Amino acid sequence: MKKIIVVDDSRFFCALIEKQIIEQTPYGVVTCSSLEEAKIVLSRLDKESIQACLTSYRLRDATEGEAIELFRSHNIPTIVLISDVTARLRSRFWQLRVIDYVLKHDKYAINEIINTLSRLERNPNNKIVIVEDSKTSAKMLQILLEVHQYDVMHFNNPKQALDYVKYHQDVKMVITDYNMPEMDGCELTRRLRRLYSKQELAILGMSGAGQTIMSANFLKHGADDFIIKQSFLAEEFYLRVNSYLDRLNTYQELATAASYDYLTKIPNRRHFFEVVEAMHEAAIRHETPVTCAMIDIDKFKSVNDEYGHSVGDEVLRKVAETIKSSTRKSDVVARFGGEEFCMYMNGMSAENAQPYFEKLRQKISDTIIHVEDYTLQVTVSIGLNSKLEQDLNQMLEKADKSLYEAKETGRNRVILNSNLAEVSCS
Ligand SMILES: Nc1nc2c(ncn2[C@@H]2O[C@H](COP(=O)(O)OP(=O)(O)OP(=O)(O)O)[C@@H](O)[C@H]2O)c(=O)[nH]1
Repeated sequence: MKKIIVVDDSRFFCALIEKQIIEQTPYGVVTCSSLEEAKIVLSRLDKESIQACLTSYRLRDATEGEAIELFRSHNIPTIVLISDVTARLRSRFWQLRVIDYVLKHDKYAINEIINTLSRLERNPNNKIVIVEDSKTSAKMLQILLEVHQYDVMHFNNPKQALDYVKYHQDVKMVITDYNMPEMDGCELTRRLRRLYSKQELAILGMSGAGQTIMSANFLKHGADDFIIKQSFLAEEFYLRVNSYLDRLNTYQELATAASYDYLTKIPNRRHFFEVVEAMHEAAIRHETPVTCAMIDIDKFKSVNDEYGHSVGDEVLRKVAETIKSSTRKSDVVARFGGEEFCMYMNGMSAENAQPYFEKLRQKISDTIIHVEDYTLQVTVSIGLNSKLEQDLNQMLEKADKSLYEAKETGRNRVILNSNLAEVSCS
């Protein structure tokens, strides 16, 4: 587990922040009350295991921010705690390339610290592309962004940048200069906006001082914001970049919540239809074999009644995991509600469906589920339809009828409706 080092001479503050970090982040905490103690801790810890450091500017044995210098000299991401900040201190912090400073007595200080630590955890997955033909300016931006652990790519050619963004879904932001060879920054912005909405990609335009019209030009072409190269403050830059990426992450979390089942983390019914309708149309056009499957856990009510709802939830997660682990990328699996799952198997014929689902049924019934102090096993009934039909809903309804038959004829079995033949009995 990665650690956060907290350095403050108030034991009370250290205990308070340690509790919050442990409760709200995946990190462990090491606390120190002085610079001397911090030096000892640093000499003992593997540097790779340190995620970040949170240090007071003033400590009993280090009144001029020496602890910040110590951590930065080891290249450890550092957040500074301070009672009051002056312009001189601000500029020193950014020269030392700290992540941020937090006003200690602000009532939102702890929230701010937790948000900054969460961002640090997320930022390596947030790729930022810099498009800039000046090496010095690109290098400066890259250093600023890498302090916050962003994954940064630099291009001096806008066409190459455009191609890169097209094929890398993890790019969350493009920061582009205006004057560049082959294509200017506004044109690049326009082309990117044709491909990605503001919920998918943030774009910051950039140009030299004295080009007052440029800000409006970039915004008009679809940029979210604009910065003047030589004169922006590091603090302002971070606030802008972080706020756009926070917004993007929130959109993405909402989109995931709307499409995925919160309990099992597999797609929900709505997402199933969004994806499968287009697949089904293509299957009809090309006469590709398709199998639809409805899977239902047997006597699941008795699991809840006997062991409790939280055990029932764990059983649902485990069954979903087993189903998911047996699928290919081209298969779609979803939780249809309650203890029922649905699968759309593109390219699977009736002959292949029978052994595949028989194996899955067996795998689920063989899985031993350990939850709380219990050990239990469940079985599933599976209804299949492999007759390609124009109407997707009709295909699913027939699979549901097969499921009904599987339940009626004893459960823990697979029924294929094309010939209503039972292929497996427990
Ligand atoms: N723990 C838990 N239970 C759920 C969830 N959704 C639905 N259930 C329960 O699933 C049970 C389904 O019960 P029934 O429809 O009677 O079916 P069954 O007991 O599985 O019996 P058969 O399907 O006939 O084999 C109900 O008790 C629901 O409360 C959930 O998200 N978590």
